[in-house]
Amino acid sequence: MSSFILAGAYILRKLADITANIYSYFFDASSFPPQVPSLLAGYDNGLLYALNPCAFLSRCQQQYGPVYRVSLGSWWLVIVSSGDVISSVFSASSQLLRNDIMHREMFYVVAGVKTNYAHLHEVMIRDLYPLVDRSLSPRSLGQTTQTFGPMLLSRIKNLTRDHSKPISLMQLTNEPLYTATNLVLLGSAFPTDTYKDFQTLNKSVPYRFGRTLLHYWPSYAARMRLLKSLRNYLQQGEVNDCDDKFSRGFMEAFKDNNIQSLEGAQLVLNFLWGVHSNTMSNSFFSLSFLLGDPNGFARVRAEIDSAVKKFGSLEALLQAGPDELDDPSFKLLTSAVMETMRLTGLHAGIRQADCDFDLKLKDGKMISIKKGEYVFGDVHAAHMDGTVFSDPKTFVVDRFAQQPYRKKHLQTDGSLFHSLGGGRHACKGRWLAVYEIKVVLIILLHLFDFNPAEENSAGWCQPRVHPRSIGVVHTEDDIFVRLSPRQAKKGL
Ligand code: HEM
Repeated sequence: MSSFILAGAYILRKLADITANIYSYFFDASSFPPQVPSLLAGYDNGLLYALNPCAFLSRCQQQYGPVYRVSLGSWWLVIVSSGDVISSVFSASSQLLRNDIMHREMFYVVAGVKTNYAHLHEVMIRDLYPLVDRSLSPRSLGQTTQTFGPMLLSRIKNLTRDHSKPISLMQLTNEPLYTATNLVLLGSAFPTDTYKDFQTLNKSVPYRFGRTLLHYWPSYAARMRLLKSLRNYLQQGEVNDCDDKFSRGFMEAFKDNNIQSLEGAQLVLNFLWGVHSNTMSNSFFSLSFLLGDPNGFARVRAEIDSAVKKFGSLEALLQAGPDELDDPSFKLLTSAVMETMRLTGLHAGIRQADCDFDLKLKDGKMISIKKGEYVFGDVHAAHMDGTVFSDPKTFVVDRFAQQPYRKKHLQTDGSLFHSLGGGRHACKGRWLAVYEIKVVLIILLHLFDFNPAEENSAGWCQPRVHPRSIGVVHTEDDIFVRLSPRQAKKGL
């Protein structure tokens, strides 16, 4: 069966290459941006894109350069894949380029919203975004995440009690993170038994976006169970009983806007996906990349061990908030997290033009965008530009550790790094995401040695990238590891 699939994939890839070669004869190199040729009114390109978006974009970028126009059936897209142009898209006014097209798609694909979208969207932008912005800003993040570190430690300890069996790296880097984050953001009434359903739904999202889901039922059933748990959670959590500031804000927004329980659950599910999907993927890849780079792993661990020593114990370090972790003594660890984000960032800046206009670029060139066209930032291609990032395909643990450390600034500031968006719509959860992944790595690297689960394995294989990944790279494979506690006295 698997050889049949592999042969099928090989034939499709070859067909795509042949098609691309034929099309290059029809290519008009004089227009700017150049247009990807099509023989079937864009539906041929649409099919190739649907089969493997990452490969399609990468082939087009190699053939047509950093900015090109492509029709995917009835959709016209301007794809931008140079760092400068992506920055121009991020800073374009929302009167010219609307950023809500992805919101509608996410409401539908993730939470199954089919009616009343406009009202839910308005509540999300008007009431929930400012709350997220306020609570997760560098200034108040410490308040919001006060118990996160100890809670994460306790969840990791629960999961790793039995060292005789191999453990999934995905589960190890994701489940405790999912649970601890939900408890700190949404309070102790949050249903903690929802991880498996969340992952089932999360894995189906790329297929749902492409409307090519073969195994529809498991993720549909997982979504229904999630919505049921979230409805119960919302019904229990009366506004006045809720002592947690962040979840109280949610409850109040729902009450003020007369949001009924199913719609409230859909809003929370949509929010959970925004919080977890990219963060969990980056948490998994951060550790995978480190395991594949023994020297980088040893250097990051040495940095963590020396910080633990400085704080007196791991527990004391975990009591410290994001502000204390935003410190030069975690320079290498932070760089490892940002480098993972550089390598896993795929797309951002997906917008739709509300009118005809010229997008001004830094070099004085203009891209004329027509009303209704989509603009699409190919962040991956920009991050693979060897003139900006040397040896761009390699995980370089200290790539971002070289520049002078500035508190309350991302270590990537000043470089053409786009994984967390930019301009007026920069990621509102970026400080939380960076802090959380750092804490996951602090705990795991300080407590455990990692060995491949396969007895005779020569080393660590990097997980394959899922070809339909969207937003950030998703993995096609899990990695299984055997953990051994570094010191028995750490109580594991
Ligand atoms: C590694 C983890 C994360 C990555 C890579 C990531 C990436 C991004 C990117 C690229 C954007 C900009 C999209 C665009 O302009 O097209 C964005 C926006 C956003 N992110 Fe994140 N994100 C992460 C974690 C989080 C978390 C933990 C939250 C928590 C609530 C969050 C909330 C948001 C929100 C609300 C926006 C929309 C901002 C706006 O439109 O004004 N993100 N994120």
